[in-house]
Amino acid sequence: MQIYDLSKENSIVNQFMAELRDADYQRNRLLFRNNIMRIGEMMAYEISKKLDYAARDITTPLGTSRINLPADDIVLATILRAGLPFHTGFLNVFDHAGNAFVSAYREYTDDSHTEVGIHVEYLATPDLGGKTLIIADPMLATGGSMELGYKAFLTHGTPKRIHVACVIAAPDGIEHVKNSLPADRTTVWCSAIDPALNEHKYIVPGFGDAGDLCYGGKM
Ligand SMILES: O=P(O)(O)OC[C@H]1O[C@H](OP(=O)(O)OP(=O)(O)O)[C@H](O)[C@@H]1O
Ligand SMILES: O=c1cc[nH]c(=O)[nH]1
Ligand SMILES: [Mg+2]
Repeated sequence: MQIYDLSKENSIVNQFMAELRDADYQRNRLLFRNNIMRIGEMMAYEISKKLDYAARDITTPLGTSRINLPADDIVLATILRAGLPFHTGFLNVFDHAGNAFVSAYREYTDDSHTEVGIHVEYLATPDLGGKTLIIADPMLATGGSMELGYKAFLTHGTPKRIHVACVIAAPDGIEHVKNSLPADRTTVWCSAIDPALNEHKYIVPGFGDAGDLCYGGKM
């Protein structure tokens, strides 16, 4: 399984990441969502370099121009709720893509808040058979949401390639994806790999709860 970490190379993404992580900046939800969206746009651009291309003749008012255009049939999938602004960033770039949504939320299953269960409830997707599936979710912590989201999408066809796109990944999450998605057809993209999860299964240093930072707390 290939893994691309955008932080390996200096780019403007570093500034978006610094603002996302900064507890003061985080008070501005509009900025938080916007930075997630902008990372989605940058990551989509990087993924676009790995697609298949086919030449097409485009008629201009003055002649013909041959251009290599993406040949992949892309479906942009996301996991509600924190995935929404990230998905928007991808859709700003891959505006011809199909779209798929699944809901998954983590809930503690014990009083000490150290074990999480994941609930999948809503699924809306086009046929995924033979498609290039990009699953955008900002946090890859335990990897449980990604696995269950992927398995829900699989009920609607087997994609040709899978790109797992996240903002921050933890080593546990990457390992989980390696073991639960087809490693020969899956690529993981992230803007940082943070060292660990804390006892509540949050990524450390991470930036906190992505869904709450985008949309506020939930009961
Ligand atoms: O790798 P995991 O351990 O499964 O954690 C990652 C999940 O956590 C967040 O969602 P969350 O469950 O907080 O739901 P939300 O988007 O509604 O906040 C995030 O968007 C991922 O879906
Ligand atoms: O650190 C984490 C882990 C899972 N989900 C989040 O939103 N943040
Ligand atoms: Mg959350």
